[in-house]
Amino acid sequence: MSNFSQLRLSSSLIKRFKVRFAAATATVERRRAFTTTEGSRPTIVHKRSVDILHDPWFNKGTAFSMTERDRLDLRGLLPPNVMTEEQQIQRFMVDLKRLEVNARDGPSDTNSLAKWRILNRLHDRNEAMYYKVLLDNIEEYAPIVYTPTVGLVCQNYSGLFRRPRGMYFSAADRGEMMSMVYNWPADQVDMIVVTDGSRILGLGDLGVQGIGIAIGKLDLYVAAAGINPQRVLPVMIDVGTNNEKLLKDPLYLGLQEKRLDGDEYLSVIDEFMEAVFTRWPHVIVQFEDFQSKWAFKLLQRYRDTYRMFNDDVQGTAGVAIAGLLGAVRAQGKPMIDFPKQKIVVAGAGSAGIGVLNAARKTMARMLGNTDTAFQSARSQFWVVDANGLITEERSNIDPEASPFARKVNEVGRQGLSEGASLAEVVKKVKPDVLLGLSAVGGLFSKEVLEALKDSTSTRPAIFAMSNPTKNAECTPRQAFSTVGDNIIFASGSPFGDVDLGDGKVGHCNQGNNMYLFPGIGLGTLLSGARLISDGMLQAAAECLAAYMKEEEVLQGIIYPSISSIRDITKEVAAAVVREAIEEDLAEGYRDMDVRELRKLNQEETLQYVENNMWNPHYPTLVYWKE
Ligand SMILES: NC(=O)c1ccc[n+]([C@@H]2O[C@H](COP(=O)([O-])OP(=O)(O)OC[C@H]3O[C@@H](n4cnc5c(N)ncnc54)[C@H](O)[C@@H]3O)[C@@H](O)[C@H]2O)c1
Ligand SMILES: O=C(O)C[C@H](O)C(=O)O
Ligand SMILES: [Mg+2]
Repeated sequence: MSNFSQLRLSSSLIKRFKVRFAAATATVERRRAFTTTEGSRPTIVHKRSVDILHDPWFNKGTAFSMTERDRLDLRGLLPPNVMTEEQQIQRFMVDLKRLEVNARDGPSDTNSLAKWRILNRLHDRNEAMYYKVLLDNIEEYAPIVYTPTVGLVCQNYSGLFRRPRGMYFSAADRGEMMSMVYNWPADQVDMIVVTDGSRILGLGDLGVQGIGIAIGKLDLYVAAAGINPQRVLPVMIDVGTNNEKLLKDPLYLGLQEKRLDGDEYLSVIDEFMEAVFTRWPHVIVQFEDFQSKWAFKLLQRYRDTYRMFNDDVQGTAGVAIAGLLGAVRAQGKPMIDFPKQKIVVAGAGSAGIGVLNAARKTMARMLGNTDTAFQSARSQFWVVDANGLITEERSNIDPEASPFARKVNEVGRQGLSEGASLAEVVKKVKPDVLLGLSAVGGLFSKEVLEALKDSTSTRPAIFAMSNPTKNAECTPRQAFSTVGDNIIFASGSPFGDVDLGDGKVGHCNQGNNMYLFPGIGLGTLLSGARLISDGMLQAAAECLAAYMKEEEVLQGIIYPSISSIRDITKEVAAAVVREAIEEDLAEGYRDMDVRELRKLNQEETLQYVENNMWNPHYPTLVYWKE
């Protein structure tokens, strides 16, 4: 053997030795990463923040102690409850076993959760591919990443939690939020969806597990509005929970204390808003699934200062208005007939009241926008909540609902009184529209639907808008089979169309705020509007209403198919941009300053919106060391 080959041999031996040595060290480090407890010899890491969480050797997930979270810039990147190794494994095992049980028993949701897991794993390892799959199959997978499966995901989030996504601000972080926001790796954030988990869909208080809804909504922002996924941020504000089951659950990931209330609560939300708008002054914040008690107050508190809106109050209202106008057209009447519609609303929470206010304003505008018109529009609504028909006799009436309380003598003439049941109200009023935002599954019972057969409308409309599926006030099958083939039907969660026989189809529309919030956010972003005005929201709703063609509406199709959600969102965003310019709220976006924006005609605005929508594809990568 020549000296030269000896040299080669020895260098390859050294290399092999080095590899083995590195592997052995890594094994030791990995073991340490799992077993080191505070106080024993630490492992030196050369990573921080999300890079640690994404490294399977060093990641401890929810078991990072508070001091480690601070040392490693992890604060805010994990749910607040620190878990022991045993709890972590227990949580994982409970989840694993549940899947086995589900698979054996075969309940209807088995496949949807399994699909969610598979998609979620793809989301964690390849964003572009994930969104391509979602966009190319939106009809099939929107119900998995969004409503209704997202509700099930939130309910089971303790078990499903794997890699953290988004930020968590907790009551324990007061005074720290301004610095914590810098733990988020992206320098630019366009959209935040924030929840406090207090009213997740119709499922009530799910505490920290509500993060799932923020993630699901942002998935639609990427898929429908083409917001760049690197610039979205789901946020959970954990101020505790009043859910007794979660308070006692040893595997719960959130703060196990009662919800903060009053000024203490407000101070947490204030601090969060200040922190995110300090780091990202141009961000847009969508409030999602806050209990009604706070939804309105927070909206009033922030809407004149920050670029924010409440999806449940304002997004839902716009979608409902578009559907209500569609229902008028479906009767073969012009939209201007809307102020004549008699509308019974079941549910006077954030969503119900949002819809009532918007519908009343729309009627008033159609009647000449005078004070008298606004006052008279009020008499088109009958509102029923958990305590029955709301009249002026109601004690402790919620201030948001009080403008819709009926006068006692007025309803007396109809044979109704304070607290009358929904069935009685429908029997006596014979409404054109029955709209549910009550979160009570099956509320539109056989008796209620039978009563609607006497509606004075030629084509009564039923909006069973509560989510998820089991909370729908009725199914389309129940509605068509009881009230008749000629009705208009919409539900918040997706249902299939109903076969009415003889080749006829009972169309099931999906009346969900997903048709508006992505366009509201995108339009606000691209106009650079300082605020989100009522006019911008109205423009979005009108655009959605106008999207449907006459022949579709006459067939009972009042909302578009989700497969065209990108196109709808583009139109809605363009309408929002134009309105923001009109109202002098636009400040421009990137190279497009206000003067340039003003020059765009309708077609060019649409083109501008389209050009700014992110599409999932792989860019070519090059390495550059700064
Ligand atoms: N389709 C959509 O786009 C959409 C949008 C927002 C909210 N929602 C759904 O609307 C529902 C309500 O949301 P929210 O934020 O208004 O909730 P909320 O808890 O604030 O309000 C629920 C309302 O329903 C009333 N209610 C309860 N039981 C009733 C009964 N038996 N009869 C009549 N009314 C009853 C309550 O008194 C309350 O006024 C949820 O299921 C949510 O998922 C749907
Ligand atoms: O999330 C949805 O599907 C709609 C709405 O925001 C809701 O709270 O139900
Ligand atoms: Mg919501």
